[in-house]
Amino acid sequence: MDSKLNYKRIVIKIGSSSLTHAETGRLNLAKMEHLVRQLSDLHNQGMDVCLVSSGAIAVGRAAMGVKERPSETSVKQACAAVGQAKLMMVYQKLFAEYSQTAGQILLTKNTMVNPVSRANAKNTFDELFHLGVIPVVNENDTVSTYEMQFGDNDTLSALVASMVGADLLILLSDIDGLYTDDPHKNPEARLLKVVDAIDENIYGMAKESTGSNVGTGGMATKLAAAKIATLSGTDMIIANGGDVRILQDIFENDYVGTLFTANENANFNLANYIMETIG
Ligand SMILES: Nc1ncnc2c1ncn2[C@@H]1O[C@H](COP(=O)(O)OP(=O)(O)O)[C@@H](O)[C@H]1O
Ligand SMILES: N[C@@H](CCC(=O)OP(=O)(O)O)C(=O)O
Repeated sequence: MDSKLNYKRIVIKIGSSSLTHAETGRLNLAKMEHLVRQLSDLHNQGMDVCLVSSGAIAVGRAAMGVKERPSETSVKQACAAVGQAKLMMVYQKLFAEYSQTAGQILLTKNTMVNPVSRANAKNTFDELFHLGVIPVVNENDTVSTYEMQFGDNDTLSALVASMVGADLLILLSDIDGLYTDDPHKNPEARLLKVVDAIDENIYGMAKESTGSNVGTGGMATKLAAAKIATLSGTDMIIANGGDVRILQDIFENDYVGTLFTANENANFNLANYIMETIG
């Protein structure tokens, strides 16, 4: 691999808007096929690969003809129950085509908050990596109630990256990276290529607005993720998942996106963070 980057364990998060067709909300199978191929190739290069995939609610909505974005928890949960199974069915099929084994891990806030559950989840990840399996992670939306919900997979993917000691977290989004302002609202907004410190100025750039009918959190949750990742010693990149071949470009260090550099000196304690912020 002709790369300046030397990552051994990576977590990649893909959002609902990148996995589904905007017009119908149904799965973009060609995109998933490309994604799985890229991940399989990274795995074949010797990296531990973990995918955090959103899309359960969006795919369930499309399958059941729920046109409006649901606000009621029970409707979201029902959509997720249908959509998650469909998502995994497609992932299993595609990974099998590339001779890879995928496993499903569904996490809740409770899993992260409870030290015993968290240790169990970590052991499962470690064992899956050891066995050469690619974990496919999502929030367990069908049982996460409003009060105990991450709600966005950006934060979840950063907590997973921290828990498994990943060197790199990649958030594939519907946008190239962090701009100085929401580019859908401000045409003057500029893309930032590298962020070494996530300060008030940076937080002020990220708006919660999302660019799609299926995304959650906008840029604000991506910055929350960047904070967790970088304090955990994990680099984080936001890149556009419009063409997932960008993953290859990232490892060849030739991509457009925003890199948040790991803070190697930080003494981040995942357990404390969880108790203070989400517990
Ligand atoms: N400063 C910013 N830079 C880039 N995007 C921003 C910013 N502030 C808000 N956004 C919005 O965040 C959206 C990406 O978040 P989201 O819709 O949750 O995507 P995803 O489903 O890919 O996770 C962008 O489409 C954009 O409209
Ligand atoms: N867990 C939810 C996704 C939540 C979420 O973060 O969505 P997104 O903003 O599309 O990454 C689902 O699978 O539908």
